[in-house]
Parts: sequence; C-alpha cells; structure tokens
Amino acid sequence: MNGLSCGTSNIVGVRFAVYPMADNFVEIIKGALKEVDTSKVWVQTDDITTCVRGRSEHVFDVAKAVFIQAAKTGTHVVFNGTFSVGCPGDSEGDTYMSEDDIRLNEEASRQESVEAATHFALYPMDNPDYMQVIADQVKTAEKHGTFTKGVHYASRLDGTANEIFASLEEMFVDASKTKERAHVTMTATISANSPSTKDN
Ligand SMILES: Cc1ncc(C[n+]2csc(CCO)c2C)c(N)n1
Repeated sequence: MNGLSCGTSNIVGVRFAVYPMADNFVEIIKGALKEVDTSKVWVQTDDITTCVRGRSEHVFDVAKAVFIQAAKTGTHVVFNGTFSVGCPGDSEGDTYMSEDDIRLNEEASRQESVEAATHFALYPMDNPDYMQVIADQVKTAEKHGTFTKGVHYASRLDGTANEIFASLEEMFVDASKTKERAHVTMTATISANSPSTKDN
C-alpha cells in the first residue's frame, strides 16, 4: 500500500508529548514511558513526541497512563497531544486492531488521583454539521461533571486525570460515530500540579 491508500480499519492514533517542568525531565519522561505497558498498541517515540496507534481503548489507556505516571511524581507536568481517527491513508499498524479490549494500564492509573485542568478542542472533519457534533459532545462532559467553561477555540475540563481522560475518550469516540468512516481530530492540553491558581 502506498502512503495515500485507505486503511481497512478505524484505527485511532495520538501524537503527544509530556513536559515535566523540572531539571530531571529526562528521567521523568523516560520513567513514565517505561512504566506503561504498550504491548497492545503501535508505538514510536522520538526526540519530539510519542505516537500511539491502535484500538481507541488502548490508545487512551496508554496516553493517560504516560501522563499519570509522569504527574504522580508531583512535578508540574503538561501533556499536549492530537488524537485522530478515520484519517485517510492510516493503515500501517492495522494488525493491532485485532487485540482484545482489556486495558493493560487501567489498574495502575486508577491507583493515582492526580488533579488536572484541560483545554480541548474537537474537530469533526469534512462535516457541515460540525458545530452540532461539538455541542452534543460538550454535553457529555457536562453530564460527567468535568466541563467547567468554554474558552476561545477550546473547552475547559477540570477533575482528576482519570475523569478527564474518560470524558475526552467518550466525546472523541462518540463524535467519530456520527457518520460512516468519520474523520475526527481532537487536541488536548492537560496540566497537573501547576503552581498557578486556577482561573476558572
Ligand atoms: C511522551 C513524550 N515522548 C517524547 C518526548 C520527547 N522527549 C523530550 S526529552 C525526552 C527524553 C530524552 O530523550 C524525550 C523522549 C516527550 N517530551 N514526551
């Protein structure tokens, strides 16, 4: 297959980085990546970001776990990432789509209660109804109790990292079900242990 051919599955992916605001950032980043079980996803880390691809539950499980493992050190850590589903041409790594749905890092993540604040934005691509899709999904975060307010170009979520990732996952996955082979992207900036007072 060439780079522009369509994949056969609804592979989900995220490209993200964590930024620990500490002198020992290398140790925190490498430690977090090492703590997390990535055996059910396609994963590649370089000097800039990490890319994780596979079934949505495993992509969210791994992204959340890396953030939580870095943030549980108490260091101010920021996660910045872009999630994507239905990207035309995304096919390499389809083998990971046959993994079962048992999350490998959920138990470890649940042990940690890390307070976090998020700006996220949902982008339903090639969909004239995108504003309605976004409004419907924000209602999900309201129902979860994580939505705090709309800001320019994003919405704010507050809660534990486990609660925030649950909202992000449900909104992203539901938005991708609004039409056949929908292409949806979502950006998220998630901050934990910030010394700044919350402006919400
Ligand atoms: C999740 C995640 N993946 C990759 C990087 C990029 N990065 C910056 S410093 C460092 C360790 C030294 O090589 C790495 C891999 C990141 N920040 N967060």
